[in-house]
Amino acid sequence: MTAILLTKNVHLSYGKKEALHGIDLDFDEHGITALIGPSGCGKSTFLRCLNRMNDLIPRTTVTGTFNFKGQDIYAPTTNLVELRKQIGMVFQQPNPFPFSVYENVTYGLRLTGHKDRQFLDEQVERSLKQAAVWDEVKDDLNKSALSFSGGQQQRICIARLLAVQPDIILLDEPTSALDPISSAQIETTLLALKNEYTIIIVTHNLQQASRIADKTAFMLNGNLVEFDLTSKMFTQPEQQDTSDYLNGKFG
Ligand SMILES: Nc1ncnc2c1ncn2[C@@H]1O[C@H](COP(=O)(O)OP(=O)(O)OP(=O)(O)O)[C@@H](O)[C@H]1O
Repeated sequence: MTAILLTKNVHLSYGKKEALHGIDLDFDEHGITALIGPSGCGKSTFLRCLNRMNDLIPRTTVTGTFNFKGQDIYAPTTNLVELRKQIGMVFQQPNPFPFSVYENVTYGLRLTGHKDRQFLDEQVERSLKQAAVWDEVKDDLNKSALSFSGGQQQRICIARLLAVQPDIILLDEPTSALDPISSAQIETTLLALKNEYTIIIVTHNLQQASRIADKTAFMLNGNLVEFDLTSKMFTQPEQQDTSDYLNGKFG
């Protein structure tokens, strides 16, 4: 497997408080990696480092190596709009724009100057199909994205990312606000996408990690404790802390 994203010795501080204490994690191209660990261990903080979303939080300092396809994510010359197209993010609460489904999915393409209606139509269909929500919205593309269910909105948000053909999709607890059926649909969608995209997901749901992730990283108190194939980690963890967490002794 080739790593598409390599991180080394990642430290992050919010003001004077260090939240990440030197994380090394490499992500294989394609496939799903889950980040797990108890509340406050730094999963979301680490995830946000990967497309520089923490830049938006004042007094945040990040150090370490972030190598994405040979490029330094934190180089002063990095174009953040371009970076976040290549490494897109899906949040806990579905956050479609208050526009139609069509306008949501074409947003990024129109921003980069695409106007050809046939091309946009094709991309809308491709993206919504890949996000497994096409059949549910195809007759209502001009309806507000906000008029759909939470699960459908989340898949529309995934389609909005897919329209600009990212390399990596970051997901921060994407199903925690959804009902079990919608969560299962998102999991199925992610499993279908993993052959084409590199997916990194923060989840509190250990069953979810075990169902969908090829690899899992277990974090604790701002440190990476263990990183391995999910099948190995969930059956034969190397570290006592991992075993205790997976067995519900804390969390
Ligand atoms: N914007 C912020 N300003 C200051 N401290 C923050 C900020 N965001 C997170 N923290 C702190 O950084 C640490 C890591 O938080 P983070 O949200 O990354 O953990 P997490 O593992 O994702 O938690 P959860 O599972 O509850 O979302 C925590 O101590 C948290 O209080």
